[in-house]
Amino acid sequence: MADSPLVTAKGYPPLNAPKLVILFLVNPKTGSLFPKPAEQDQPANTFEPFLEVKSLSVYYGPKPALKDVALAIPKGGITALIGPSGCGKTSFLNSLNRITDLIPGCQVKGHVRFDRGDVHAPTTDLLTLRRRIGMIFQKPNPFPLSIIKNMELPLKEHGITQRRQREERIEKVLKEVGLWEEVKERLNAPAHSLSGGQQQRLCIARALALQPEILLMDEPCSALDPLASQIVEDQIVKLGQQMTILIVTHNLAQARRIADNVALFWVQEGAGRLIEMDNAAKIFNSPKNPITASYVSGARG
Ligand SMILES: Nc1ncnc2c1ncn2[C@@H]1O[C@H](COP(=O)(O)OP(=O)(O)OP(=O)(O)O)[C@@H](O)[C@H]1O
Repeated sequence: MADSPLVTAKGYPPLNAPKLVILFLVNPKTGSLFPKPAEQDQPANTFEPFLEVKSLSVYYGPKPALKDVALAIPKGGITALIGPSGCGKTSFLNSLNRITDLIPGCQVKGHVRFDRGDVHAPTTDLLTLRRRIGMIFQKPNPFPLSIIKNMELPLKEHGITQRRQREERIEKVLKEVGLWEEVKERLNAPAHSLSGGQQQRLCIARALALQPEILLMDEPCSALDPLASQIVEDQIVKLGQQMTILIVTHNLAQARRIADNVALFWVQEGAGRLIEMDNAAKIFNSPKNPITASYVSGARG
């Protein structure tokens, strides 16, 4: 099943498949897939983009670190950003909710369009933007406060004044990341007393409490041991069924397992560039670009 170009690495039809094709492809009772129809060869990115990037370049000085990126992200599902070290994956991710504003000397040119608004317009409200487009970093970064304060602070900052409403939301998202049973008796303990994997799930819960529409994840499993990494990966897959996730990963096996769509970045002429983006099965089984083919086969990178 996973070899069909109409099926993603997770066995779902790609997000860019037209709705009718999805309806006829999946038998709702068995979940099995019918033989692929002729629409398979339609170009990628024919969907209505949820997030659209045009002519995006990121500079840390006079020379661009990332140059002229154009891509469109569909609503829902997981898009993995892959490529060798230094090709601009993190810079790209950071530009989507303007974390780049916080990096001294960093300059972004081009357009990021989200929900009909221009993310980089001077009038964009950053608090709202970062609530709607949340971020999870490589290293878990809980505040040096209790578990409960980690969860409460952002909610208070975003105007959730009713204690009961906060408590309900906190319990719900801690359950969503599978942490509630592990922490419900010790909510006042320091967040740093949790294991690395638990801290990362706390950070995911903290972001989820603000009900983001997009979650940006920068190698969220790479600082975790294999068991914790597996637990977090399972959470990411579940979340990808409810929301839009962009995840940077160096782990190609992970990208194969979890991604609906994959974008490969590469340094060319001194700057990171987008080489190819498509549904995961196409990137891994029949990529168009020879750089992608050699990277996913392990021959380069
Ligand atoms: N704050 C910064 N100041 C100066 N240069 C930077 C800064 N951050 C990144 N760069 C440079 O920009 C380029 C792209 O870096 P970036 O971290 O975006 O790549 P990456 O693909 O995410 O790398 P990795 O996989 O190693 O995390 C690199 O050459 C890097 O050295």
